[in-house]
Amino acid sequence: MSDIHVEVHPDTDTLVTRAAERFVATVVAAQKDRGTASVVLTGGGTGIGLLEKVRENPGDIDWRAIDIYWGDERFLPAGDPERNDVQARAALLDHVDVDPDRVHTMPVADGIYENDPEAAAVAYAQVLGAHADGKQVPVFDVHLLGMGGEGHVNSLFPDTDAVREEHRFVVAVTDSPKPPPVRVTLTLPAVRHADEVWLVVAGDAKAEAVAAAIAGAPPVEIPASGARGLSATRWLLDTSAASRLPG
Ligand SMILES: O=C1O[C@H](COP(=O)(O)O)[C@@H](O)[C@H](O)[C@H]1O
Repeated sequence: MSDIHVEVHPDTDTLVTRAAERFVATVVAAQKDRGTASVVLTGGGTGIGLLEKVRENPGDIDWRAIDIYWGDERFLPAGDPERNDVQARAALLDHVDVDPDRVHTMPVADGIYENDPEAAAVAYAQVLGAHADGKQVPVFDVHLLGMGGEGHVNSLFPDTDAVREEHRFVVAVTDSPKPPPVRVTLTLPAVRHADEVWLVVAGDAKAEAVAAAIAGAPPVEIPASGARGLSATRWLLDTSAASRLPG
């Protein structure tokens, strides 16, 4: 399994600024090497904050040469302000020249999968497979993750079927403890297809789960613990989120 790297920043603004700089550098390097990049976005405070910082300083990213996926989505109607894709568009994607065919949003609740999150999850798994060079999931350059205070990542909450999933790459969640209850999420096996996984986490409320995850808690108890990249797993923290780490 890849090494775990921990980076601690003095405050949340510095954290998302540095994470955004790393994101830009990683995407640019992938585009230089292979002519293309592939990233998975996340919702939540730090996930969207990072995108706002990328908008301010996009560096040399070629926006026409990047595939954009989501790690999870709140299964709500198109345009709902609580959807992660709506927030990502407002923060960044509406302001840069992305190729719309390469922005792979998760299905909406008022479209062809109306009231059927399971079918939506199957459809998104097919989207992943269609861009995976004969495999089932692309090798993402970076999978961004936020983390909830109880250790959830994407919509993988502790002690749920979704976090226990070992075979499927995308599943529906119909009883999320954090509203809204119905969601679609990449599973831990899908997250582990990323070259690098970054957990961008801020605040005291997350400190205990950060320490438990880095110490190797069982993923069923602390889902973040199971989020590992192929080459690297990076915990990008502010001092509050890092406050329970030993030493
Ligand atoms: O519900 C969600 O929560 C997590 C963490 O959000 P945060 O605001 O506590 O950082 C987020 O990463 C996930 O995408 C989202 O759907």
